[in-house]
Amino acid sequence: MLRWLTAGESHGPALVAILEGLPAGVSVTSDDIAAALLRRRAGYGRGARMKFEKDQVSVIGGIRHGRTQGGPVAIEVGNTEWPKWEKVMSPDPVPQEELDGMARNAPLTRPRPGHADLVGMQKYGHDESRPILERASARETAARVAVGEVARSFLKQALGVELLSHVVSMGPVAVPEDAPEPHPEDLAAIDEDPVRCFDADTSARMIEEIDDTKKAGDTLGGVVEVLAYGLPPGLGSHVHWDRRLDSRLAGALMGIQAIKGVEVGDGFRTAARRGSQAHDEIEPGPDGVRRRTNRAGGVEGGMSTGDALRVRAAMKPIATVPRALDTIDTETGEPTQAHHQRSDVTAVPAAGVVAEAMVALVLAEFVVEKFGGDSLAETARNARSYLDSLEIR
Ligand SMILES: Cc1cc2nc3c(=O)[nH]c(=O)nc-3n(C[C@H](O)[C@H](O)[C@H](O)COP(=O)(O)O)c2cc1C
Ligand SMILES: C=C(O[C@@H]1CC(C(=O)O)=C[C@@H](OP(=O)(O)O)[C@H]1O)C(=O)O
Repeated sequence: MLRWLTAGESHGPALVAILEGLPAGVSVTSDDIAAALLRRRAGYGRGARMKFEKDQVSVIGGIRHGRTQGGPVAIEVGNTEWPKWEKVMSPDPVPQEELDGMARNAPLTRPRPGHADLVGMQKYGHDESRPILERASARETAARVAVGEVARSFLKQALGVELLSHVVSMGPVAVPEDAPEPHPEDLAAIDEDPVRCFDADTSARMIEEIDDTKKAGDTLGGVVEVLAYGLPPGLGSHVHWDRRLDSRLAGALMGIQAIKGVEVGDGFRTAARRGSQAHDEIEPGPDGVRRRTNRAGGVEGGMSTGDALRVRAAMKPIATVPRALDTIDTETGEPTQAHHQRSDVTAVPAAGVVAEAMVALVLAEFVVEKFGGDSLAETARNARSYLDSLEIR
């Protein structure tokens, strides 16, 4: 069983993640994890914080000399901004006179519509939103990307599975339906694009849309797509809802802050088609059985088909709108505007990198479940033996 957990606040000293259940022998280094974190910080439209803050990676358990040892992998991602927040976010009590008058510590009583502020205050009994936004913030996704990189290394080394993501729409600007699908070798080019879009013309229009939105004091959402190549048929199962691969992928993607919709394969577009145009007809191919198309996105009956896995996630626009939205002051009950200091205009490019990490973690979980193994060699051997013994190929 593979499991993982994160802890830490947006302006705390560090985030931490523990990944447990991965076999020994997976090659991964602090530099690999740092490189993955750099990809998450990039993206046209992100706010000021991305420029001055750094992610400081420390592997504090589970990896020795660049290889997993079989024990839990623990990774700390330090916030370089911590010295500025040491008093506001101190785990231990701080004398009131040291906090008085500190702008950073001013109570946040004007909850932002679309963020966790108001309902979090109601549920947890806080009279301001600081204790809520600190954990609701997507800063936490840095910890997910850190362990996602370990999962991704495992998938590549055990089975040759490779993942990528790209932005398919930014607000109203979308990649054309017939645009070519990217492959693993295109990932470097996607990462170099300012909005992580694979289509150069659409990328330019997305940048314009971000500029216009910023000028208008507004924010943007969009849609990202994750693709995974090289999966074997048979990860997941049809036998129970929570063993379905698509069910777990949808949950993992919806678990990313601000994701409001998930699509597997052609998803919502399939619902508008007739059956004859919706499914993937099966035929004999030169290397065995194959599907003529991949509208299903690589999942049938809750199991991977062996075709490319294709999932999309729709992100709502950033909730901290510069031209602030109407709210109430929870102290007075009077109408006012939501608090705003700084914010991303859009974080859709970063959300793609986070979605990749979530998909890698789910796939790794299913690989561990199906093939087991205490060492990478054992997992790979079990997978090979399963593939060699498939009766229908
Ligand atoms: C990578 C990433 C960066 C984000 N940056 C911001 C931001 O700068 N400001 C903001 O208000 N929300 C930001 N968000 C979205 C909030 O975290 C999100 O709106 C909040 O958690 C509420 O969404 P929910 O209703 O889905 O939980 C970001 C989300 C992601 C995934
Ligand atoms: C720090 C990160 O993202 C943050 C996510 C976030 C939010 O509300 O989700 C709000 C912003 O932080 P702040 O309110 O401090 O400006 C983003 O910068 C990060 O991704 O590393």
